[in-house]
Amino acid sequence: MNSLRRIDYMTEAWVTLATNDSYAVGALVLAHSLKSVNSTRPLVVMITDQVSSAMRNRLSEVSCRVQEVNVMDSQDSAHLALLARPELGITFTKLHCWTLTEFSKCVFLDADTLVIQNCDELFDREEFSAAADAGWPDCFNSGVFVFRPSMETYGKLVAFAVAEGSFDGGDQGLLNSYFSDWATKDISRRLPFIYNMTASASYSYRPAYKQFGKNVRIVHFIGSPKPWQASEASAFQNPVPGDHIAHWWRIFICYVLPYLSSDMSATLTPDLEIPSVSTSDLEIPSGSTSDLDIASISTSNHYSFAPVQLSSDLPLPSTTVPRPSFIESDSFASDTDSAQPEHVSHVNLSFFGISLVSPRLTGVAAQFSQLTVKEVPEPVADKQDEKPLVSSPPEVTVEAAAAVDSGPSSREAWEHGFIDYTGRDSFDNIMQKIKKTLESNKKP
Ligand SMILES: O=c1ccn([C@@H]2O[C@H](COP(=O)(O)OP(=O)(O)O[C@H]3O[C@H](CO)[C@@H](O)[C@H](O)[C@H]3O)[C@@H](O)[C@H]2O)c(=O)[nH]1
Ligand SMILES: [Mn+2]
Repeated sequence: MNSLRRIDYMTEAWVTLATNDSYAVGALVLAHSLKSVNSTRPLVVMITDQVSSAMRNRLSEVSCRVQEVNVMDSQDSAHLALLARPELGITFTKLHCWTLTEFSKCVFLDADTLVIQNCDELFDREEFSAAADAGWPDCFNSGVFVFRPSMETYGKLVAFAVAEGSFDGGDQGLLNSYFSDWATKDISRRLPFIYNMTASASYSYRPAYKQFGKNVRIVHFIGSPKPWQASEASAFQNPVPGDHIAHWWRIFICYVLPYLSSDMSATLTPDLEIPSVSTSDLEIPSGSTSDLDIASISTSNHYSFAPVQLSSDLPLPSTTVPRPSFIESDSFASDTDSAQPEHVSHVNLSFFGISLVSPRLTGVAAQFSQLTVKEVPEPVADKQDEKPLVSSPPEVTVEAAAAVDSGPSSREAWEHGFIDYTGRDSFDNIMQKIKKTLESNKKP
C-alpha cells in the first residue's frame, strides 16, 4: 500500500444502507460506533422511501448525507429461499452506492456492523476489497467492502444483475459473480477477517478468537436476529458471545434510544412495557452540568439521562463512546486506567421499567464518568412535532448498595477489565436478570 497516498478526507466516505426504520436503528448505532473510534471519514446513509421522516432526521444528525435511493429488488425468491432469508432481495438496493460519484473512494458497511476500533486504513485499499465469508471463504462477505463510485461500474452491475441474477438472491451472490477474480487476482483485495468478523466466528473457532479477537476492528451481526430485534434477545444466549452484542446495546441505550420517538416504527421489543412517568417525577441532580460526572452524584440521588425531554442544563453524553473494555490492547491503557468512582459499587440502570443490576452495567455507568459534553441537542421546541417514544427517559440510579449480587471480588474484576464473558458476566446471565426483574415487577 502506498503510504504517500494523498488522503482526501473530503472525498472519501463510509456508506451504509437502511431501507426501513428497523435497519436505520442499526445505521444509527453504526454511526455512533464510527464516531467513537474517531474516524476521519464521514458517513453517507442511503435510505429508501420507507424510512420515516423522524428517522431521517436522526440519521442526518449522525451522517454527512442521507441519500434517498430507489428500491431495487432481486425478486429472486427461489435463491433467497436457499438462504432462508426472503427479505434479502432488497439488498440489491446496495448497488446504488456506486452512484455516489462525488466521492472518490468509499467503504460500504452493512447496517448490522459495528466498528469497535479505528480502521480508516481501509481507505488505502482499492476496489474491490472485501473479507472472506466465514461460510464459504472462497467468496467474500458483502457486508464490508471498499469500492470506487462510478456510474460506469453501476451500469455494468445492474446489467449483470438483469442478465445473470444472483446465486443467493441477494447482493452478495451478485457481487461475488461480478468481482469473480477477488479470491485469486490480488491478495491485497482480500481484507483480513478482523475487518468483517462475523460474530459466529468467535465460537466456531474459539482458540483463534482468543488469539486474535483483540485485533478485531469491525463486527458483523450476520443472519438473524439482529441486535435490535430485542424481543429475540434470548437468541443471543451462548454460544454467541455477549460482549459485542453488549457493546452494540451500550451505544444503543446511551446514544440512540433517548432520541427515538414514537413515529419511528423501530422494532423495539414488544415484551417491554413502557411505563408512563412524567419528567417531573424524576429527581435530577443539581449543580454543575457541563461534565457528566457520576462520582459527584450522591448515593441517594438519581441521574436522569433524558436529552430529548430536558434540554436546558442537563448534561449530555458526548458522541465519544469509550472503547469496549474487552479490547486488551496497550494503546487503550489510558481508557482502562482512569479511576472508577469508588463509591459506585452498585448500579441500577432502569429503562422501560426494567431494572438491571449487574457488573456489566456498573461498567456502563463508570463509562459515563469519562464522558464530557461535546454536542448540544436541538432545543425541545424543535422536536415538538415528535412525540417521545418513552415518556420516561432511561434512568440511571447510583447506589452504594450493600448487596452487590455478584460480590465485591467479581465487581473489582469487572472494573479492572477482567470480564468473564462466557460465565458470570455473560449476556445470557444479564438476560436472566432482566427476566427475573420483569417477573418480580409483575407480582403485585
Ligand atoms: O430489509 C432490509 C434488508 C437489508 N438492508 C440492508 O442490507 C444489508 C444486508 O442485509 P443483512 O440483513 O445485513 O444481511 P446479512 O445477514 O448480513 O447477510 C448476508 O447476505 C446479504 C445478502 O446477500 C448481504 O447483503 C450481506 O452483506 C451478507 O452478510 C443490511 O445490513 C442493511 O444495510 C436493509 O436496509 N433493509
Ligand atoms: Mn449484514
